[in-house]
Amino acid sequence: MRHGNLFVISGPSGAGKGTLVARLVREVPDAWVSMSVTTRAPREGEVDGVHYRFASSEEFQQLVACDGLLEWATYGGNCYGTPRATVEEHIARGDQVILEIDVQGGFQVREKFPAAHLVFIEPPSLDVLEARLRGRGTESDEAIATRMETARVELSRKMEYDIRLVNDDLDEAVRALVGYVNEQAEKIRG
Ligand SMILES: Nc1ncnc2c1ncn2[C@@H]1O[C@H](COP(=O)(O)OP(=O)(O)OP(=O)(O)O)[C@@H](O)[C@H]1O
Ligand SMILES: Nc1nc2c(ncn2[C@@H]2O[C@H](COP(=O)(O)O)[C@@H](O)[C@H]2O)c(=O)[nH]1
Repeated sequence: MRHGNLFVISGPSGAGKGTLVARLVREVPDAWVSMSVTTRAPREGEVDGVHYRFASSEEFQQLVACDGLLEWATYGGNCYGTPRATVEEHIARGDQVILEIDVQGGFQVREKFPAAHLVFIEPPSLDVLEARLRGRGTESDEAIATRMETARVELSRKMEYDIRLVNDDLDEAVRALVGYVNEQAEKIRG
């Protein structure tokens, strides 16, 4: 059986994980990005089955109860989780499986898959992070304040990750992330 790699892409909300992962999948043909389940309400423009699988709290709890999630966490008062079955299928198929998840989830994945590669995406500074969150325009002032508090906690764990990438110049950060993923993929192929 072929075996792929599992990559966890974590870091504070607004650091640019989604932006980087969207660029990564254009450059790494066997990259596959897991779709998370969340109880968060969709933002304007977000589509169920495209950006997230949006679920009720009851549906989410059923997934937890039947061990359907590889990891899950509560973030900003909502639950987020990674469906287990599709991730396992894509690893077995030999894909480079990408999870874009928070830091709590990242460490749960490491417990279950010690071979997972943990990548921490860092903003150039807290001021830049806040400006990006404000610029994105998806969160209320109160939610931004909560996300900034969480960011401080998440940043305090960055040294526990396998690699840290500062997302300042976007093209440079994409190059570093694509380079890391390709390097790990080569190791398993070789
Ligand atoms: N290198 C960069 N330079 C300037 N702006 C950036 C850069 N990377 C991302 N951004 C912008 O910052 C904002 C946050 O990026 P993004 O949504 O990708 O963050 P995220 O880490 O995925 O957040 P979340 O965890 O909330 O999903 C977006 O408006 C994005 O366009
Ligand atoms: N532990 C998990 N965290 C996840 C998952 N999917 C997304 N996330 C993280 O949640 C926060 C907030 O996301 P947002 O879409 O509301 O901005 C962010 O850090 C995401 O990376 C998941 O399946 N598990």
